[in-house]
Amino acid sequence: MSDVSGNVIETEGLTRVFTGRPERGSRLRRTRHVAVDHLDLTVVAGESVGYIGANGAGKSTTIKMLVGILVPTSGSVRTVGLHPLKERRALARRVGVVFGQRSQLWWDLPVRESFSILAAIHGLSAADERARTAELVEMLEMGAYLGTPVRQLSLGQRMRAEVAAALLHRPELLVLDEPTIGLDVLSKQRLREFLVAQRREHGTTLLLTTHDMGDVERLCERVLVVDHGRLAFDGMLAGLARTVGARRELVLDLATPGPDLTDVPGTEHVRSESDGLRQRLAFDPQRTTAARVLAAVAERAEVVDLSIVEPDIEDVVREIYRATR
Ligand SMILES: Nc1ncnc2c1ncn2[C@@H]1O[C@H](COP(=O)(O)OP(=O)(O)OP(=O)(O)O)[C@@H](O)[C@H]1O
Repeated sequence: MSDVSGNVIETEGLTRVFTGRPERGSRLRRTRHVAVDHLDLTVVAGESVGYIGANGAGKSTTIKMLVGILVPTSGSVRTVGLHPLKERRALARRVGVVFGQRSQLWWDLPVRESFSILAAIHGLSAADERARTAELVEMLEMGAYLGTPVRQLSLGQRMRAEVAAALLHRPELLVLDEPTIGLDVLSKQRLREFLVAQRREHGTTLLLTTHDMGDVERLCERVLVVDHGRLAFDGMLAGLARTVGARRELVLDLATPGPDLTDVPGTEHVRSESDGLRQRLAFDPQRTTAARVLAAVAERAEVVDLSIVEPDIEDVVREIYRATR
């Protein structure tokens, strides 16, 4: 398990500065960029934490320091009670990492063989490897492409294989950097459901960076918002929604053009298109539900189609920045 304090992640004053060399012969000084700035962070066992922020806010840099890929400039970091750089091998046995943009699989080998190599690296017994692989293959529905070389997989298939590879050795902490980037709606949903089940069944601690509010809402109980390398918000998901009023939009296609639906309880009419044939109503999921809104709309007009638009994570982050700067 984690260290004696029960903390899976613990950082104090964690800082990373990038310095750039000026061009040869240039009279410019070295550039200096503080990517992570005195970050104090604690994550306890079993938590699921979303780490969000604008592009360049310092998310990946933090993650890389947590898993020993990048050396901090100053401050301290302990991951599952270990020093990520000095105890990198021990860390690898207890932590799983998925970088959405990078692969830990062997491109020319079938998925099955990548799993076997990783199982050998982690020292799994043959029986354990079989059992664990079978469990992950079933849960992630990978049976149809276990014999396919990784390079031939679709992005959604590959991401499932990446997550399975990271979980083969039953790590207590799973770190995911943009796990659903580029995935279609169904693949995202499958992956999220799997991660929720993984947590429920194995108590795995999750830390993930994402630009997708759906990931945060479905996977994370706690949210950290980082701004220029500093924490701008640390609280529960519900608190985040309260702080920024994360609203959802119900997009309704009506059977006939009609007046703006401005009197539906618990909603605000955002706008109408095509003479009222399509109408957008915003609602606060903490106060009402899409089903209730739909029922109220059905008393006023005939609905032929609908969709729900999630709040945009960039808006949420902007609101947090505005509130805290
Ligand atoms: N190797 C590097 N050398 C120089 N600067 C870097 C390096 N890696 C990151 N940076 C800079 O540090 C800052 C933080 O980058 P980081 O990748 O951690 O951001 P991020 O929050 O993960 O962003 P994104 O959402 O775009 O992935 C950025 O300004 C980036 O340009």
